[in-house]
Amino acid sequence: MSTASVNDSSLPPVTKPASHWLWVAVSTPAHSSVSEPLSYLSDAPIAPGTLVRVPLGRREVLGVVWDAPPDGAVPDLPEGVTPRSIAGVLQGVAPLDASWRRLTAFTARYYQRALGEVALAALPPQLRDLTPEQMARRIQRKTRKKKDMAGVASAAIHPTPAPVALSDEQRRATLQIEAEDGPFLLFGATGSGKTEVYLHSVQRALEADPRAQVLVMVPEINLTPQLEARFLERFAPVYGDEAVVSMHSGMTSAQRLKSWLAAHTGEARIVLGTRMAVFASMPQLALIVVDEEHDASYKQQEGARYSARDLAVWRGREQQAKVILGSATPSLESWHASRSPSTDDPHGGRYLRLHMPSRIGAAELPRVRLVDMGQQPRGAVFSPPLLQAITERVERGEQCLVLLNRRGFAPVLHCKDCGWKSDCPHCSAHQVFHKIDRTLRCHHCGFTQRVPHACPSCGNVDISPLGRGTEQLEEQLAELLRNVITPQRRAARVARIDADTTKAKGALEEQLAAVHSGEIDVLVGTQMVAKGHDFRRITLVAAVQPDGALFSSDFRAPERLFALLMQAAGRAGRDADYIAEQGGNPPEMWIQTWHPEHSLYTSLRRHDYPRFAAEQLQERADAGMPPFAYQALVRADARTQEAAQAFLTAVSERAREAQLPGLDHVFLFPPVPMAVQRVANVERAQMLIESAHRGALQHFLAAWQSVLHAERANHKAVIRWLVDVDPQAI
Ligand SMILES: Nc1ncnc2c1ncn2[C@@H]1O[C@H](COP(=O)(O)OP(=O)(O)OP(=O)(O)O)[C@@H](O)[C@H]1O
Ligand SMILES: [Zn+2]
Repeated sequence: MSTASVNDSSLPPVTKPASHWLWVAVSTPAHSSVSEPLSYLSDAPIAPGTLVRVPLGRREVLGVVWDAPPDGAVPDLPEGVTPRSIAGVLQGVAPLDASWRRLTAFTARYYQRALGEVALAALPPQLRDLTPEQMARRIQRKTRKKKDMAGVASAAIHPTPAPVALSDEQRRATLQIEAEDGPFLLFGATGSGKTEVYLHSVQRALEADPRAQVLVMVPEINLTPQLEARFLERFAPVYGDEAVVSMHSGMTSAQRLKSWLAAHTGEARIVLGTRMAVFASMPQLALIVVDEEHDASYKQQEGARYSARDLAVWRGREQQAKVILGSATPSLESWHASRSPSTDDPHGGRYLRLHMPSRIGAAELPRVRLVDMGQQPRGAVFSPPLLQAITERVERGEQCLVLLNRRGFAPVLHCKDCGWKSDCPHCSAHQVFHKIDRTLRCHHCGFTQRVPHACPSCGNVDISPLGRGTEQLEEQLAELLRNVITPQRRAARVARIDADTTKAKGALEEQLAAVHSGEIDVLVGTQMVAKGHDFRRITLVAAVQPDGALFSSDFRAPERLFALLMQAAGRAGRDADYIAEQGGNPPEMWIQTWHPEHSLYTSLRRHDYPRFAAEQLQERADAGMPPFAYQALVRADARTQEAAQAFLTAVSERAREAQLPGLDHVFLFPPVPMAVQRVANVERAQMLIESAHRGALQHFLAAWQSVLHAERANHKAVIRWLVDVDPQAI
């Protein structure tokens, strides 16, 4: 029996023949059909959850010892396969507990991925790369530092902040959270002080049990520093700086490992993070908060395509932790799940809805003004009344936010003579014109070229931009406001925040600081600036071209548009005292539209999310769409569209031939090209699978996995396939 090479001299030499079977989750290469833990031998029994190094092919990799299968202790190895021994144990790291193993196992099962892949991806990358000695040194250093710090009372460093007096609505919400089990949907207007409710509930959870841990999730990395500051201010004086850690992909591997270990050992009482944090090992988890729960960023878009929000609810139930989902514009799924009981629906939803309709202080929600673009001068980007309103605000020293969800200067360049357009040679998409460095860039594959001097097709030198993006908007607005003077007797300043201006580390923080300090008068930006930020001096928000999403083929587009506009409106007029100082001009949200009569805008004008949601849910119920049905997508990528579709057709035929379980309750749509059909020279097709029953869909998908793997061998032109359960974009 061969023992794989162990490069850790601190491990005891193997003297007795290894005699205990272990099931170890390891990350097998993508698309191998191995989805269960692999079996290894060990000379001693090892507890499930223990981190081990094991040989895999010619490599040695990290693995997690898994629970033995119920059906016996001796694996059924294929003929000719010699069992191998584990290489070593990662000393000093306590085993991952059963609830963490159940969470990752559920994720793998539900999202149709291999267990090892999910389990290993849920661990900090450094854990995979460090040798056992390096790991031991890390842990030693940490414990030494902790001892040195032991005598220092953190309260001496941080003064205890004065307690905040909760508003009536906040108090009512916090009392209900204490009294009931949840899960809770905290439906609170923008600026209603949801964060304070989270802070209060966190405090209660930590006080109730000296070991309790809480997990707080936000959708975007750029919202974590803000949140971290508030949590540190509140909790560091009581529990010390080390009690609050962050977890997101913007951190270095070393930082991530440090946070992960702190959560795993229980030293961290509060973990703040993005979607990945849902997998943090937190043995004493008592509360999970998901802020802006409607946000699409909670859905992972590669590997296991999990929804961190849905997993948070699952995890909360499993680990008996309370769960608070918070939003001013909940996802329709969560809204529906929190409906109250009625005569034909005596049980109602499984979440408890908590309502906070008022803003903090005397602050009011902005007035929504719809500008009918059909009545405005032709070709105007900014309608005269909007421009006038922005000018007046700036002249009074107030700030404005202009929203356009498209970056670059223009979405496409074109030639009026021959009709040439700046198409990406590798994708079925236009290359976007970026004036700042005179490039054409594909936002799908990244392909970048210099702007041609003349039309590549007919030689005409007069090629021009078509449509507009944030870069052009910023330029035009600066031009339009060039003679506007602020109360500080300086010219108005226009700045832009989008993915292009914030690539450098720290750039976003710097730009936001300039807005907060009042250096910027008008901020042009994408959805990046529309949510979460607590701007104090913005009194006008304008959406200049929001109509596109009204007619999208994606049934979730109106939901996303409504949320985006309502969140953007939520950035205006958050500080009642400031508005009063300025003379009491009410804050405003301007919408330039060609469809002012559209029902979505009617709801928006009334800040009436429930009306909007009721309409959308009625449409979805009539059409049998989520949340009244459950969906999955199978996508195939191939060299040609025919090959991609042929694979999808074949796998649905195989499913029918095999009469797979669940098939009776599942509808398989025919394959279609994806909305952006070709990216980086790869053709993409997808197929929708729908069922009225989540269980039937799950059964079917589980049985289908082996069919997909097997059929793949017959389709050499297929590059990859993947399954997306509960897809967010269709
Ligand atoms: N009870 C309170 N007393 C005084 N100020 C408060 C109170 N609660 C919250 N605030 C302040 O009100 C402002 C808005 O609160 P917060 O940012 O939590 O709103 P929100 O509900 O999260 O809004 P959004 O959904 O727009 O992010 C913040 O500046 C916060 O400090
Ligand atoms: Zn491209």
